Amino acid sequence: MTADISALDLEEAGAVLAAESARFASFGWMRGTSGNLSVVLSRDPLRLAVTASGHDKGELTPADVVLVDGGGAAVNGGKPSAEAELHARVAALTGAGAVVHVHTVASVAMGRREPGGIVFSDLEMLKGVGQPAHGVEVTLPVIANSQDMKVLGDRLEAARDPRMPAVVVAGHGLYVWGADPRQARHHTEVVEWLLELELSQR
Ligand SMILES: CSC[C@@H](O)[C@@H](O)C(=O)COP(=O)(O)O
Ligand SMILES: [Zn+2]
Repeated sequence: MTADISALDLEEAGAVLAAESARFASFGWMRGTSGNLSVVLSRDPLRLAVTASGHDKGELTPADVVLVDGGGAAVNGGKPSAEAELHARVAALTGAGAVVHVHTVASVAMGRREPGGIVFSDLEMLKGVGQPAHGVEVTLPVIANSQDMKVLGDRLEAARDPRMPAVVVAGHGLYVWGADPRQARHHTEVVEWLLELELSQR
């Protein structure tokens, strides 16, 4: 997977997202039918490939993907993730080329314990989200959940910290982004590691 994500067609994007989903599902981060993934296919106009709604994310095929516009609406039919609008919002807001949403226990547990945001410092793993290991405090924002993706997007926009490519949605899960699916995966694994560490210490 290269950073030149715009070179992907929808089926190739579906194959990438199915593989990424299977990996996250194997970690127990997409239980039931939870979670969703996206990759940006074009910027102008904004078009994303988003996982189809309601599927077991550990069993996706390359066809289980839907093309959506900048508002998260299906362009050529299909039922995109219920959270497609938020993926499009994150991509537009941050310039990310891929967005990951997982339902991890650690993100929900830590969101409950630190509703004002989770602060990390003095950890080598911070380098995995582009921050120095020492001398800075990096906050992972926590936003209140909503079933309205416009509301959720507004909260994410207001709370996000450019130094942290992720937010916790309270009582729900974790949103993480990166330049491409591979970087978004690395960011997801790093942020989840940070959350599990904090949880293990409290
Ligand atoms: C247990 S699934 C919960 C859903 O409401 C949602 O939060 C989710 O992550 C999956 O929705 P989906 O529409 O399949 O992408
Ligand atoms: Zn969700």
